[in-house]
Parts: sequence; C-alpha cells; structure tokens
Amino acid sequence: MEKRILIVEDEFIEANNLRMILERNGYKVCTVANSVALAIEIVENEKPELVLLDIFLKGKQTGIDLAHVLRKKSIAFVYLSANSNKEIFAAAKKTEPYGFLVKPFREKDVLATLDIAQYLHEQKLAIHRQEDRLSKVKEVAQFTGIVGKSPQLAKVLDLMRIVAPTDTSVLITGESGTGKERVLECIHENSERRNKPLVKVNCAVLPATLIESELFGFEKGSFSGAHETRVGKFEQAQGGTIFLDEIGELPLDLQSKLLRVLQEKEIERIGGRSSIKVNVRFVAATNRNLEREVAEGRFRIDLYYRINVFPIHLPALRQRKEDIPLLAQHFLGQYSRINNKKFSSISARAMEQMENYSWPGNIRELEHLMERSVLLNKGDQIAEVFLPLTEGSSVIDVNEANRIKTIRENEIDHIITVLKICKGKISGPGGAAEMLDLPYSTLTSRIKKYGITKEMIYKD
Ligand SMILES: Nc1ncnc2c1ncn2[C@@H]1O[C@H](COP(=O)(O)OP(=O)(O)OP(=O)(O)O)[C@@H](O)[C@H]1O
Repeated sequence: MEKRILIVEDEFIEANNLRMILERNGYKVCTVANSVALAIEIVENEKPELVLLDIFLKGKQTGIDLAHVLRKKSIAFVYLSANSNKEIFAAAKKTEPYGFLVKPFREKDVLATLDIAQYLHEQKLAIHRQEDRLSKVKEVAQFTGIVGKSPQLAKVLDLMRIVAPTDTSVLITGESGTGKERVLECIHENSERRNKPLVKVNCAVLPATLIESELFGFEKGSFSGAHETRVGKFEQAQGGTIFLDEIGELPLDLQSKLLRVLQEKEIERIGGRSSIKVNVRFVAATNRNLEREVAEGRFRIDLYYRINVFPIHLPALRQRKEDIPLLAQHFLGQYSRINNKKFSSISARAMEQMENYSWPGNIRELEHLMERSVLLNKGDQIAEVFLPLTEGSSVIDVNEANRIKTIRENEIDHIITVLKICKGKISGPGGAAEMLDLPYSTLTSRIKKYGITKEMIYKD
C-alpha cells in the first residue's frame, strides 16, 4: 500500500524537490503545509503515516511545537533541518524524532531515512501495544538467576518485562560482567520462542574471516576446505532467537551483510544460489559505546538504528552498591552447595571491603571472588575476602602480600602481565595469544571467564 507522507516546509523549492523524490519512489504526498496550523489541519483531513517537518516555519509556531502534537497522535516524524544552534537541536532531539534529514536532500538519504523511520515506528507501536497489554493483565515475567533490588536493576527488569514477549530487536549494553548474557537468556525464556533454539555468537572470539561462514553457513565446494555443506547460526536459530555478543567488533563489510539479513529476513549461504527465509528474533550486546563507534566511522549508522530499537543498559556494579550484599549472599549459597561447604554468612568487615571496592569486572568478578572465598575460608562465615589491590583502595590487607596464590590466580596475573606487555593486543604477530602459545579463541574465552577487563590491563 502507498504510504502517505506530509511535508511541512515553507521553502517552496525544497518542498517541491522532496515531493518529487517521494513520488518517484511510490509514496503518496499530502498537500504541502507551510505552517504548523495548516499542518494540523492536513493531519486531521489526510491522515499521513509519516511527517517530514522543517523546524522554522511561517508563523509563530515551530516544527518542534508540531512534533509534540504528532507524538501525542503516535505519528512518526523526521526533522528536515538539524539546525546548528545547539539549544534548538537539543530541544528537537527531546521530542524523540525518527531521524534528521539535512538540506540539500539526496534521494538515497531520504529513502534510507524513511525506511528506518517506518521500521522504528512499527517497533515502537508494538512495544506500546505490549505495555498496554501488560498494564491490563498484570502478568509477572519470571526472570531466573537475576538477583538485586536496586532501583537501577528494577528499571532494567521493567524494560525486560515489556520487551520479552514481543519480537522486537534488543540491544543490551553495559560493561563486561554486568549480566548482558543473563538478560538475553531471560528475554528468550519469557518469549513465545522459548521452546525454540537460542543461538549465541561471540563476534569478538571468532576471527573476522570465519564470522561470515559461521553466521550464514556455506555450500559444499564453495571454497577450498568446504568439504560439506554447513548450516550457519541464523539457520540454526530458525524460529528462535539469535544473539550477537560484542557486535561492536563486527567488521564493516559484515555489518552491511547483517543489515541486509535483518531487513529482508533471509540469508544466503556462502556459495549458495538461492536465499533462505529465516524467522529469528535478533538480540545484540556490546560493551563498546556504539554511538562513538558510529561517529568514528567504525559502525554503520543504518545498522545502528536497526539494532538500537529497544536499548537496555545494564549499570555497572559500583553504580548499584546496594545489590552487592544480595549478590554476594547468592553466590555464597551457590558455591557452598557446589563445594559441599556450610557457609551461611559474610563478616561485616568483608562486606565493607566489598562495598568499598570498584568492581571493574562487575558481577562476574564478584561471583569469582565468592567462589574463591568459599575455598579459602573455614567454618560457616566468610571472614576474609581477597580483593585485588587497586589504586586508592582502602582495603589493603597486610597478609595478602604473603598469601600463597592459587594456580588460577597465578594464571590470571600471568595473562594480565602478558596483555600489558602486548598493550592489549590479543591476536596476530606480537599478540598475547602468540606469546602465551595459546589459540586465540582459548585466550579470549579465558579473558572472559576470569573477568579480565581493559581497566585491569591499562591500570598502571
Ligand atoms: N543480576 C544478576 N544476579 C545474579 N547473577 C548474575 C546477575 N547478572 C549476571 N549474573 C551472573 O554474572 C555472571 C556474568 O554475567 P554475564 O555473562 O551475563 O555478563 P556479560 O555482561 O554478558 O559479560 P561479557 O560482556 O563479559 O560477556 C554470570 O555468571 C551471570 O549468571
């Protein structure tokens, strides 16, 4: 069906240029409005699906005033000028537009922006329907393995409750070890897809050359070494959810391939002749700042818009200290059971040390600390915890320096030392994997398992 678009613009040439672009591409254009009052009238009479609006118009009212009206009516809109004045731009951003188009308009940009705007609008409507439904039925989603009572975590749980049952793409952000993967699992478990596969791909662990065949599969004989046909992760996730962890690491050429798959919902195996329909829900995670990656040209803006439909940001543990006692107690119970120990409490001193620590490795680091503490303490109370000594830390323990380290602690120290020598470089010549004589994937999975973070490597 033809989409109806309303142009609100008081410069005739610009408006006409846009109208021609839109009509050439199958859109139906409503009567052009040159003021807010006229635009409101046309919205009532011609019911556009999307509005392109300039900020400065004839009359007193601006495009920003109109944007507020459109938001109330749930009509999608895109601004036609990102004014260089910072305050106006900030006010325009606050109205949550679906995009900005900068003059002079290029056909390609107009079409791409409209495509993204429509997609985001459909997703937003689905989310609103879900919010409405939830407010009526008071369903309680079950999020197993998520412990905490801080307001920051409560906010995350609210977002999960809203998005889980829908098919909307989710982008989970947060530092390493904040629980991104756990959140993904809960979203999948609380969706209609729970009985279908949840397929996880870590873009940081796979070498760039392998990611494509891993994601999309390949046909027998498509390259030397392709002895048999292999089904990729997208196909494996058919009917279920696919999770791309560390999506910020995806090379640029694969970003465009992924974008195509998300838009067309079909994949092509390497060397394949036909495309295969895939029905998967898409969830991605990153501990990078994707907006910065976009600004610096390492991440495609159109892919960013496509995956950033429903962002969930997980706060760092140091930003929600009230969750530390609950989490510590939770892991204490878990590792006491596993190790057949009888620990039931944590000393006030140990708790204070934990509350004063900055947790660069977040929940994963706390989990490992409790695992270690269960092994190193005796009786039914954790009297001591052995935290790394950080700059400015008030928890320096004189006994710590003389303590005999476990093999695991030594391994962690050794990996960190080598990473420091290699300035954080993991793969390739002179990288830590080569120096440690470990396969790249083994080293990255150990870095993850031990909760080794960039902060630990670049600390001093
Ligand atoms: N709220 C929580 N309550 C209890 N355990 C949690 C919670 N969040 C995370 N965990 C546990 O903490 C550990 C680390 O979580 P997870 O692997 O999900 O982090 P992540 O953000 O995906 O890390 P990375 O970025 O390094 O992949 C896991 O064992 C997970 O089960």
